[in-house]
Amino acid sequence: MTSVIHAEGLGKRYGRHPALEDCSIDIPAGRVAGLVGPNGAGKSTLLGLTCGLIAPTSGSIEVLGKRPGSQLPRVGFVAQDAPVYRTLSVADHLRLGARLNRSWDAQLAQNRIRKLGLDPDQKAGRLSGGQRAQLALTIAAAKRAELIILDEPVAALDPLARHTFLLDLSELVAEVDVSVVLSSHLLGDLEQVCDHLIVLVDGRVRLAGDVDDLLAAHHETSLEKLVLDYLMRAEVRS
Ligand SMILES: Nc1ncnc2c1ncn2[C@@H]1O[C@H](COP(=O)(O)OP(=O)(O)OP(=O)(O)O)[C@@H](O)[C@H]1O
Repeated sequence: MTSVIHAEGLGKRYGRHPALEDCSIDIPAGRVAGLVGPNGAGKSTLLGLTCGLIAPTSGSIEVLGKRPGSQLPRVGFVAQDAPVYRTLSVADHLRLGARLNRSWDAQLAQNRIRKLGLDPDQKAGRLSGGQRAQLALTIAAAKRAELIILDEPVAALDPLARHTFLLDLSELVAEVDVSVVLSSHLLGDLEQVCDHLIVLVDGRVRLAGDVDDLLAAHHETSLEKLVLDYLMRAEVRS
């Protein structure tokens, strides 16, 4: 089975402060992997290492079998708050995407914009938070990335917009052959879409694996309950 992300003993320190420690994970291709953990757990740090935006201080990480950052055309990254060019229109974003990406799928982009009901002439700065997230996801999808990484894509959205975004993400994954890693501090959100889970607390991986395997191994039916029980037991032991 091929891995989209494989890390061994991965660590990152900012000065003396360890943001990530001894992180070993293996995310198989084809999964929607949820990276969950409280504020400051190290989620953005792990995603930054995955995209090659920052370098590890220990251990190793491979993305799509190669060094992070060497695979940019194959990886779509949507940073926190779904950054877009505020003065450019939705259509401008698609034109820019087409110019910057050799494998750009114009049909996929057009279809998504139509289905989402986005006005191509609308300036991105005037889109709602949910619409901006949808536009950013559309760009990552249309470049036909093999791996899409979303850093807290729904954190700033209201519950309905969160639900709509995650539903759309599920539909996209069913339509296109893509692996996804998304982070959130809300487990309930991830339960809606993820079939693989990584729980980070205080910079360490506490739980990782395919959701069905985790539930079976712990005789649980609810992911949220499994993780909360696990974290509470870990807290008592420490
Ligand atoms: N550039 C930086 N310089 C110094 N410390 C940093 C830097 N970036 C992150 N940290 C620290 O590393 C730890 C992990 O931060 P990180 O942003 O990876 O966590 P997170 O799980 O993404 O948090 P959040 O959910 O709040 O976004 C935190 O203690 C944070 O303060």
